[in-house]
Amino acid sequence: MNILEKILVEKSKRLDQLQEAVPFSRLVTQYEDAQTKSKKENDSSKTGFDKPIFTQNTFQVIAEIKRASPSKGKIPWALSLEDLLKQYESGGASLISVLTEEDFFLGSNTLFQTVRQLTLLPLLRKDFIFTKYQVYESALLGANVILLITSILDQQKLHALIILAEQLGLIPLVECRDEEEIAKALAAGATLLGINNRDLRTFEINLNRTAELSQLIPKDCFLVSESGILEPKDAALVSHFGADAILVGESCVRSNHPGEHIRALLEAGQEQKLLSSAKTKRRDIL
Ligand SMILES: O=P(O)(O)OC[C@@H](O)[C@@H](O)c1c[nH]c2ccccc12
Repeated sequence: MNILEKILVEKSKRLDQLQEAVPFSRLVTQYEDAQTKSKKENDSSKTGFDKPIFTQNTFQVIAEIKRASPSKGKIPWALSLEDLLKQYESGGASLISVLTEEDFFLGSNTLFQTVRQLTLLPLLRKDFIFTKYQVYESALLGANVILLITSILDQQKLHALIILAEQLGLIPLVECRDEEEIAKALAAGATLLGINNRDLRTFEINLNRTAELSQLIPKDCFLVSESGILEPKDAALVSHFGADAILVGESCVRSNHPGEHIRALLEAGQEQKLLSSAKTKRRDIL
C-alpha cells in the first residue's frame, strides 16, 4: 500500500465513526439550522471578507498551517499559532490553508475552528475529501474553500462534489498531478485548479510539474502551484509558467519571520508575472 492508500484507509475508519455519532441526515439538518440562524442574524460575511478570493491580476500566496507530514514527521514551528497567523496576515497571505487530517498530518477540526476564531482571512479546509458528508462538515466548520484531490475521486464523484460544494457556498480547489487528471478535473467542471508539485504516493517534489502541466490549463481558470515552494526564486519560476497563486506550508511554519518570507514570495511571484506575460503559456480556451 502506498502512503495515499494508507491515509484513505484511516480516513474511512474515522468517517465511519463520525457517521455513527452524527448521521448524514443530522449533519444536513445542522447545516440548514446554521444557515437559518446566520440569515436571521444577517451574518452574511462570516469572515468579514466580501471581496472575491481569487482574482487573476495579482499573484497570491496561500499560507498553510501544517503540523506534520508523512514524509517529514512533526514539523517544528518557529512561532505559536497566534503569532504565525498574525504574520501570515501581515505578510499578505490572501487565504489560509488548514490541514485537518488527523493521523498523518496531525491536524483536526478543532485546529480549524481555532484558526477560524483567530483570523478574518478566508480559510481553505485541506483534507482527503471523498464524501458529501465531508463537504457539509467543511461548510459547518466555516470553510470558504475546500480541497478536492482528483486522484482519489472518479470523474462523476468529482463533479458531484464540485456541485455540492458550490451549492453550499464553498469554492472547490481541484488538485491534479498529471495530464490525465487535468483533463478529468476540467471535464468535471473545475475552474480553480491546483497542480501538486509533490507526488502524494512517493513525496517526490518537482516544480517542473507546474511548468509542464500549466500549459494544459485554460487562461480563464485560476491556477495554484502547490508544495515545495521554499524561496522567492521558486515563486518566480512557477509564476513564470502561469501560476496565479502558490500554496506554501513547510517553509512558512518553519520560518522565524513568516511574514517577511511570504512578502518576499509574493513580490517575486508578482514581479515575474508582470515580466513574463506568463499566461501566454496557458491554453486560450476550454
Ligand atoms: O509544505 P509544502 O511543501 O509547502 O506543501 C504545502 C501543500 O501544498 C501540501 O501540504 C499539500 C498539497 N496538497 C495536499 C494534499 C493533502 C495533504 C497535503 C497537501
